[in-house]
Amino acid sequence: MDTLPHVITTPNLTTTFRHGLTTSTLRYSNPRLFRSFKVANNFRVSSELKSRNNTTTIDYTDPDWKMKFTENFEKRFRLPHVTDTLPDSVSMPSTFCLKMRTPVKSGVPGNYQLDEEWNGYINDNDRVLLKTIYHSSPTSAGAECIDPGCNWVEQWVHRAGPRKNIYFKPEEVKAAIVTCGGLCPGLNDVIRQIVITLEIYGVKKIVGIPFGYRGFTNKELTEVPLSRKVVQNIHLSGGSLLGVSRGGPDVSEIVDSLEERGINMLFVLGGNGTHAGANAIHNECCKRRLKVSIIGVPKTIDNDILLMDKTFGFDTAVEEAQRAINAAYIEAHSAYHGIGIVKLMGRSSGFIAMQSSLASGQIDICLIPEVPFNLHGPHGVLSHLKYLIESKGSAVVCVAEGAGQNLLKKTNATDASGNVIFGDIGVYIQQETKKHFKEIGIHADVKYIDPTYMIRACRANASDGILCTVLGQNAVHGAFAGFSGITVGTCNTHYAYFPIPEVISHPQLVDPNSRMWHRCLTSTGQPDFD
Ligand SMILES: Nc1ncnc2c1ncn2[C@@H]1O[C@H](COP(=O)(O)OP(=O)(O)O)[C@@H](O)[C@H]1O
Ligand SMILES: O=P(O)(O)OC[C@H]1O[C@](O)(COP(=O)(O)O)[C@@H](O)[C@@H]1O
Ligand SMILES: [Mg+2]
Repeated sequence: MDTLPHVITTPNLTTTFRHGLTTSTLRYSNPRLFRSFKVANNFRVSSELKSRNNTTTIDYTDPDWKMKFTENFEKRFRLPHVTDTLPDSVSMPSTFCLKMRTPVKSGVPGNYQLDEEWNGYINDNDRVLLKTIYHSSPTSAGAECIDPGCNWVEQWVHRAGPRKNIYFKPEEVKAAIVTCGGLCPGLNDVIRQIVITLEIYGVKKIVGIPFGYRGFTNKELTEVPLSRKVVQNIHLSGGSLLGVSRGGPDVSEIVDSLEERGINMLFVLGGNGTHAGANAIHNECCKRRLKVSIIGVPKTIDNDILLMDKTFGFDTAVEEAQRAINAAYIEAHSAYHGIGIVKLMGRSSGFIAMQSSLASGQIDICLIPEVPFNLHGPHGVLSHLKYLIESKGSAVVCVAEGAGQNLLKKTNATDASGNVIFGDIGVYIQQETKKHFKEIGIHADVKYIDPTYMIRACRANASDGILCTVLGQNAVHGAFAGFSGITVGTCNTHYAYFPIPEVISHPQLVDPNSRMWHRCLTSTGQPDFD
């Protein structure tokens, strides 16, 4: 490989990272999704490999291991299709036209004229490259290696978008949309775009299932008829037009309800729990040999879904968090020995805390679930706070909700979906900080801000608005293409379809050995608290 010009050529240059962890345990806070595994610092085995329990099956001394890995990868990332269980399903030319004319009859959707000449569809063999960095060594920052030599192996996933042939006749489609889990900026934008795109294909029966999976079985809740007219302006406000909920009925009850209602396309907007549900619904539909397409759209401000550049709502959350951080900074800066503490979301993953800290440039200490820390002791957070107060007069701490849970008493309580309810690390740090400064006889004015629900409830910003729009459109294209049990996301700025199990086998986490975390540490100037 050619080298870049350099003022000095230094052979054998080695760098030691202060912040690298030797091992870390990754886990879901929801026992229903629980998977735990170790990641070694020196040789980070690709998480996809781990999640499929096949690390032990690859013999790297086999000269054909790369070919075998690739074959296995292709099998894993193959998209489930309605023809898998119903091989007699026939396709027809798409009714989604890339070059449209004004509908012949005004106000009637589905009367778009096809232009046979135009060829702008996605070929089923189109692929997107999953990893774009060639790591020359397992010790390179953030290296995700497949084998101990960190060899380059291409990993391709399926490109999202409209196909030339479709497996559902629009006039026979009854499509439903459901939003589950917690709120997230952009839910309405995705609902809107799904409805608009369905109408362009010519679908007339579109409904919303109210309040998450519960809406399927709760007799008091009725389907919400959806059309372009209904959804036209819903993206202008946050929340979900359809409502959300946690918990709910069994998968078999949901599939019974799909059958009763005649729903053959289901768009499921939610996080890891919702996707686990969507995949189970897909499997049950296959078992019953139903021609139903189940398509997920990942929704989580925590950004904890695997393999994707980011999930919708995340950018907006980071942007909105700036207001809380700035308030904490102003309060701390204006007080005598002021200390501001901001708690941001992030059950298992510290992406919001990390990116918000980086964006603000006002954070002195960023604490995330992936990086253990001590509060007390000579290298603890409190001792660094004392140093900051003495050296610069004020300090601001940003802590992710899932950080430092080992320091708190476990309650074993769970929410309706089975997610572990965490202790409040923000309040704990506030109390311990007050206590500590009192004990050492130094004045400290401690202010605590928890903006959680203000961040979640706002409407999507412009970049999330675009992301939601493209995800919503691609979800519909995926359903018409006949796929089921898949989800859609961005991958190196391109849009791709993934089989659901591949993106939820464990939560996506901040890699403490990644350049991004190191950049955050460079920006805050914080030391190790371990
Ligand atoms: N393993 C699972 N299998 C089936 N359904 C699940 C599973 N985990 C969660 N769900 C359902 O998915 C919905 C949303 O899950 P939750 O964890 O609250 O939010 P999120 O999808 O944002 O992670 C709930 O209705 C819950 O009952
Ligand atoms: O108060 P709620 O609704 O249980 O939500 C709290 C949770 O929602 C989140 O913001 C997002 O979680 P989900 O993706 O599971 O909806 C978490 O960061 C947080 O723990
Ligand atoms: Mg979740």
